[in-house]
Amino acid sequence: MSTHVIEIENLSRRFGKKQALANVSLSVPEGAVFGLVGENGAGKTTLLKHILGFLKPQSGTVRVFGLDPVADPPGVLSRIGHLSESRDLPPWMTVRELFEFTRAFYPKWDPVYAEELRMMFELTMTQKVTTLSRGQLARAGLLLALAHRPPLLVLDEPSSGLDPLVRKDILDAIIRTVVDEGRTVLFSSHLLDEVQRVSDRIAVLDQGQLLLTSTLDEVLVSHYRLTVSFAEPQPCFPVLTGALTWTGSGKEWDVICNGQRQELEAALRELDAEILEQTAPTLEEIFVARMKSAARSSFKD
Ligand SMILES: Nc1ncnc2c1ncn2[C@@H]1O[C@H](COP(=O)(O)OP(=O)(O)OP(=O)(O)O)[C@@H](O)[C@H]1O
Repeated sequence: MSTHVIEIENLSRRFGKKQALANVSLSVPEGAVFGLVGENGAGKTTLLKHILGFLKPQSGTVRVFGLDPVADPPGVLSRIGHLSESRDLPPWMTVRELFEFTRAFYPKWDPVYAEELRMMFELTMTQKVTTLSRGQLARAGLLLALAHRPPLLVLDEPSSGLDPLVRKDILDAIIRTVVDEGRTVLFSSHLLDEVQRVSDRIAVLDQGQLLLTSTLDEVLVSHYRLTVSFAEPQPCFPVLTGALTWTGSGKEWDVICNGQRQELEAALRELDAEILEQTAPTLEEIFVARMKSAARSSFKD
């Protein structure tokens, strides 16, 4: 039986009139690389803040290592390496002081590993935080999150605003840590190609609602793209169960679909349409299709 490091049940959160999270339930199994995706304002940071105990659930429950993060901050935070979205590191410190300062909070700080990471991330001990570039700040923040070898890493947009080379460093560090030591990573990201590259599980948030949570393989296998040709030109694509989004005109259309394969094929045959090709969409294409389909449904409601 797999152990879940994080278990969230029916978590809801409002900020004034804004429903930031609505009845979100998800669990993160031990050893997973879990990618949390969603558009700006979808609720990703709000969800991560509940996991860290920075926000108290207005309704629902959050358990991390079986503990309530609000009731037991030391029990939870000592086992988490956290990279915040704002990378809020004390600007007056040097990198060395930052190491010493952070180390004081974590008895399990590994100085050899910290030095290894410092070399890999090309950080200079004497440099002041205030002079670090955005990329260097992200590397320093990640180093601090990793160096006490926490069983759980929570990273908010670890590669946001970084150049591709730095991004690769960060992702490599994530993968290496997880693969080497079987630890768990939960990270939020806008970069779907990266999420597809490193995650084995994903959750998609849309305006505070959980649109889907599953293994990456299940998501990829359950979605497919059909290129179809109708006998006669179509003024618009017909409404078909399982068809999420479509592009095209006249006789030829490209459709991103979810499940319902046999029904969809039968419906297309009924409409005198031939399936020319079936291909696999990327996670980004699936994400866009799910978002558009969700927006269409909520518009209808
Ligand atoms: N402290 C707060 N006070 C008021 N509204 C808030 C607060 N924190 C978040 N919100 C609102 O809640 C919603 C979700 O915000 P959140 O930061 O969780 O989204 P996000 O998915 O992390 O977005 P981004 O990708 O832009 O970082 C947004 O509409 C945001 O404006």
